[in-house]
Amino acid sequence: MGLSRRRVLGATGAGALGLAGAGAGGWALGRTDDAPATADRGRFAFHGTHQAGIVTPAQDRLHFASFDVTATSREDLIGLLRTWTAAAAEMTRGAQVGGDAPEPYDAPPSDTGEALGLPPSGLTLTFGFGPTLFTKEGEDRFGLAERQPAGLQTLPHFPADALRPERSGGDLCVQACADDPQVAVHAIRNLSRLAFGTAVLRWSQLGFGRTSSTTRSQSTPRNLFGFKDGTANIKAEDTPEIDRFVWVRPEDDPDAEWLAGGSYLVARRINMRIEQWDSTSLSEQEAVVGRDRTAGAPLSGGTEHTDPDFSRRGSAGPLIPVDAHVRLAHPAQNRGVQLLRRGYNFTDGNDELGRLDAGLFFIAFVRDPVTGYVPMQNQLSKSDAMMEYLQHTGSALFAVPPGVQPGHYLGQSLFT
Ligand SMILES: C=CC1=C(C)c2cc3[nH]c(cc4nc(cc5[nH]c(cc1n2)c(C)c5CCC(=O)O)C(CCC(=O)O)=C4C)c(C)c3C=C
Ligand SMILES: [Fe+2]
Repeated sequence: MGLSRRRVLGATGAGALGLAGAGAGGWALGRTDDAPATADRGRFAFHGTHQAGIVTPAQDRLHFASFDVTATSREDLIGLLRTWTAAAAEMTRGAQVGGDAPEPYDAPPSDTGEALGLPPSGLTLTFGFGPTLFTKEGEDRFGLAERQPAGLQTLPHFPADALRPERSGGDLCVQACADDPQVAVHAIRNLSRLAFGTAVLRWSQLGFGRTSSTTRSQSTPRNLFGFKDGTANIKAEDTPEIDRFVWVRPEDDPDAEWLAGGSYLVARRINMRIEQWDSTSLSEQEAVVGRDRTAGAPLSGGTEHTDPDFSRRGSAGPLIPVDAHVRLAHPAQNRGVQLLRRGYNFTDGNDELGRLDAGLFFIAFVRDPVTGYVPMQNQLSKSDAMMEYLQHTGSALFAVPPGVQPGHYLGQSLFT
């Protein structure tokens, strides 16, 4: 008899339903009936109107993966998406890949096993399609060129970009978030294994601490500069803003109605010059950010959630400097635009001089990257005081299809 992950935990079989089916809005964090009410036993619905991992509460750990499709036929690509759909539904409910049926002893197991005995840990798997899935070097690879969304292009070069091709781009992406790193890594490993012969891992990124809150019930975390990050993020409760700035609408692009209910995922690997930052005075650090380090309050006064007042001046000029990060990223400086940030801290060892290879893996979900991300990034890359301490080393853009309905496969609307 095979062992499901929940059975190993002592589940009561069919009664262990959790809240996986809850929420027409596509998500619910619930405990399984067999598990104590601790956050790490949370479980998110895989099926829904929107994919999980966007407005669901940001988990603590990330394994992000970008894939190149090596297959040349549309059928093989659809086959992979079907296989990934089934595996993702299993893993997000805490089951093994391939289910519980007994397996032959003389063949490799369907599931790699390292998550056996672990709860779902709030795992969400969010899938996206890169521009090169549609056209690559002028070639319509899978008969999808006509349905490529206008906004889905390789992001332009921004001032000071130091992008590494081996950390950029990709045909497909999977954002795996969980409260246990082993669960997130297990998911990417198994999806990668299932893609064997159809798609190959191009690059991947681990993240160890969220740098944003996506619901009001979450506390504001800190980034590696030591500042609260995510204070002014759009939150799941801000339904009008989510509808206006995150979800693609059917009328947005006549060639890409299939993307309605989905979004765009911007990924930027941003190295932070930690040692340089650590030798900078606190007053300079706060001037760069535009907020106070301890409470996260704007330098114009108040508490963390007080709106910044950019017009307030002190004896030396504006209290929030003209080149402060929060001033240049604020909607007031960006034609009212907002984005949903969902990034993670990362550390990938160090260089030969002992400097940390660390930073922030920036992820944002936007309704339209052309108006909702590119102008803001241009402005920050050109004028943000924080740029002295940053280097962008990876970049990618993906169209994130809407949520999957039971019996359907990921991105099905693109192929039908
Ligand atoms: C293009 C968008 C953005 C990039 C890239 C970016 C990188 C980046 N940000 C921080 C630290 C902080 N950012 C904060 C606020 C903030 N940042 C962006 C956008 C980008 N940041 C926005 C839209 C906002 C909100 C602005 C507002 O409406 O007030 C803050 C303040 C706290 C908060 O509101 O989250 C910090 C701190 C780092 C370290 C970084 C790259 C490494
Ligand atoms: Fe920021």
